Amino acid sequence: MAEALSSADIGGQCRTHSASTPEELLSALPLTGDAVRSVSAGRRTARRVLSGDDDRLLAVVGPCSIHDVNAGLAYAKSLRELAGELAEDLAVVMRVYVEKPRTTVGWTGLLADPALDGSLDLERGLRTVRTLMLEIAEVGLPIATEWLSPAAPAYLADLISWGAIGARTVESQVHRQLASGLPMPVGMKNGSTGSVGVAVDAIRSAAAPHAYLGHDREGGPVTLRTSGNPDCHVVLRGAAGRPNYRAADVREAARLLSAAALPTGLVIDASHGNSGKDHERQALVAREIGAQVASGDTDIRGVMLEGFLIPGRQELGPGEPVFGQSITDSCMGWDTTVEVLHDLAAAARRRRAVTAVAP
Ligand SMILES: O=C[C@H](O)[C@H](O)COP(=O)(O)O
Ligand SMILES: C=C(OP(=O)(O)O)C(=O)O
Repeated sequence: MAEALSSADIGGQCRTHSASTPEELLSALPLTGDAVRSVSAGRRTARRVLSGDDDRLLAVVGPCSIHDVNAGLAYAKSLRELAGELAEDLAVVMRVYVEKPRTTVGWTGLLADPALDGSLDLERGLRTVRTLMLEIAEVGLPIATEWLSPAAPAYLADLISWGAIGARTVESQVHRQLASGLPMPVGMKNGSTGSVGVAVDAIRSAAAPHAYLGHDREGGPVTLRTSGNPDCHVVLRGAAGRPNYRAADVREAARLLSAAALPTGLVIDASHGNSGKDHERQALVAREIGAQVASGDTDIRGVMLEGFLIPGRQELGPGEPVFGQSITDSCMGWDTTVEVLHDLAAAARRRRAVTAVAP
C-alpha cells in the first residue's frame, strides 16, 4: 500500500488515505484471456473505423456515469446483444464512465466515491471499478472512459479500448501528456465554451512524445516518457446554447483539422452541449447526425450517446434510487437507445451504398 497524497507537501491542508499500488491491484484482479481479446479487438476496430479503413460508425454509448455496478452490468449485457445484431454497420463501445469532471462541485464518480456519500473510499472504488470493467470486457464489450485523474490509467488502461479527454480538461497540458502515452484512441472534446481549436491543439500535443513526473507500477516517483499517440481525434460536443453537430460545423472542424495537417475524421457527441443535456433532444440530434451520414458524409466516423435503462435522471435522496437511471446527466432510456442505434446502423449502410465506387 502506498500513501496516495502527502499532507506535508501542501502545507497540511489535506488528509491522506492509503490505496493499493497499480501493481497490487493488477495482481489481485488480473486481465483474463477473454478480457484481453475484447480490449485488443475493441482498440483495433476503433482505430480502423476512426481512420476510415472500416466504413462502419463507432457508437460510444452508455450511461453518463456508473453509480450502481448491478445496473451497469445489466446494461452491458443488453448492449452486448444489441451490438452483435448491429455489428455489420456499427462498432459499439460502452461508456463506462467512473470519473466525473464537475463544472463546480458534485459527486465525482464511482472510482473516487463508490459509496456516493462523500466518504471517498478510493481503495474500494479502485476494486469496484476494476472488477466491473473486467466483467464487461469478459462479456465481449469494448469499454470507453474519460481520463480525468492522471493516476487512474495505471490501474485501468489495460481494460479500455477508447478514451476521452473532456471539455473541461482538453486544454490541460497534464491531460494532453497523459493521452500521448495511452495505448488506445483518444477523443479530444471541444472546449466547454465551444472552441474546436483547443481540441485540434490537444491532438497535436498528444501526438508528440512527452516526459513528465509520474509513478511506476509500485507507486514510486519516476519520469514517464511517452512516444506520442497517433490515434487522437476531435469529438464535437457543442457548448451551452451553441450546438456543433450540423453539416456546417463538421465542415468547419474538418477545415481546422486540415489546416493543422491532421486527418478530418471525427466523432460527434449527441449529448452535452449538443442536446442541452435534454435526453429527448439527444435522440433528435442523433437522428440529424444519422441523416448527414446517410447522405454520404465520410468525416463523421463515430457518434457518442448517453443512454441508460430508464430515461432521464434522478436526484439521490433518502429512499431507494431508481434502478438503471442516471444520477448525473439525463440519459435516453433503453427503448429509445435501441431505436437510435438501429437508425444509425441504417445510416451507415446507406452511406456505404452512396459512396460505393461504380465498377
Ligand atoms: O457528463 C456529465 C456532466 O456534464 C459533467 O460531469 C458536468 O456536470 P456538472 O455541470 O453537473 O458539474
Ligand atoms: C463529461 C462529459 O463530457 P464533456 O467533457 O463533453 O462535458 C462526459 O462525456 O461524460
